[in-house]
Amino acid sequence: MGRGMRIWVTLELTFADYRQTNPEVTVLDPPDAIRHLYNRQSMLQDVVDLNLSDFHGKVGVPRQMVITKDPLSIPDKVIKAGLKLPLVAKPLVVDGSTKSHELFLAYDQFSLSELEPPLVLQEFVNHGGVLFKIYIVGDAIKVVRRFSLPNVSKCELAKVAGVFPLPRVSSAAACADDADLDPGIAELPPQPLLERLAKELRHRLGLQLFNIDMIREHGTRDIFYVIDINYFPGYGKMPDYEEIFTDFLLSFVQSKYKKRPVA
Ligand SMILES: Nc1ncnc2c1ncn2[C@@H]1O[C@H](COP(=O)(O)OP(=O)(O)OP(=O)(O)O)[C@@H](O)[C@H]1O
Ligand SMILES: [Mg+2]
Repeated sequence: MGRGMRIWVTLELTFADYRQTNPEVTVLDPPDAIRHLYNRQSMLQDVVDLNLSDFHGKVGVPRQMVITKDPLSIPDKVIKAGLKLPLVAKPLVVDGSTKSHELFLAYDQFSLSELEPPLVLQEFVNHGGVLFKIYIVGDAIKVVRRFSLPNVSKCELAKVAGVFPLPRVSSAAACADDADLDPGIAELPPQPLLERLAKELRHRLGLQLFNIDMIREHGTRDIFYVIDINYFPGYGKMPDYEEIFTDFLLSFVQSKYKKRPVA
């Protein structure tokens, strides 16, 4: 057993012990469910399984493949899988390190051999440079617009070759809510679709506190892609978070109190 594994087991036991000795403590989100989001393939699988294709729009995930080893084999694998360029290369595991957020945009499949697996290769979806961050806190949903990456034109794709590091747009980008944007790009996703997506994902992921990064395919009104799901994101950027969080915690206390047997 490796060192990392030993530490993990110790933490798990400590957590299990803690739960046993402190049954009165409420666990909002279990560690196993949180861990499911640390892998960029498993994090999006629930969106695929959900198959939300005709409910005030369509929600999917960009076509992607996982490369676990052998960088020299990437060009061949990409061609065989029929993935369309450009591709975003993302480290498979998101562990909070800076490296796990170092993304690359590849304009041709051959240059991908320069990258280090394990990776997810995901089709880049043009979305007009705006991303929707959907914050979920139990039943509550808040969506905000953020600036994202600009479209890649066919002409640019034909002219450029190579892999280029992506800037960390989401942490740097300002909120795009007040910007003078094309209404077709800026229009928020329909509320019923967001509610359905949030409810289903809460249920399937077994989590209450997370956010979903979603983009609208450029030139469409209702084709959306989930590109990222983060556990316990920076809620400071969510409007009205103080009230929403207080209500969420209070509702927990109340439901616990109601469930308590009468002495
Ligand atoms: N498939 C895609 N098509 C278009 N743009 C994408 C795609 N995947 C990622 N992006 C862009 O790259 C950014 C970062 O991607 P992602 O959220 O998956 O990685 P991350 O490591 O979680 O980065 P961050 O922590 O900055 O959110 C997105 O906010 C979006 O602007
Ligand atoms: Mg992200």
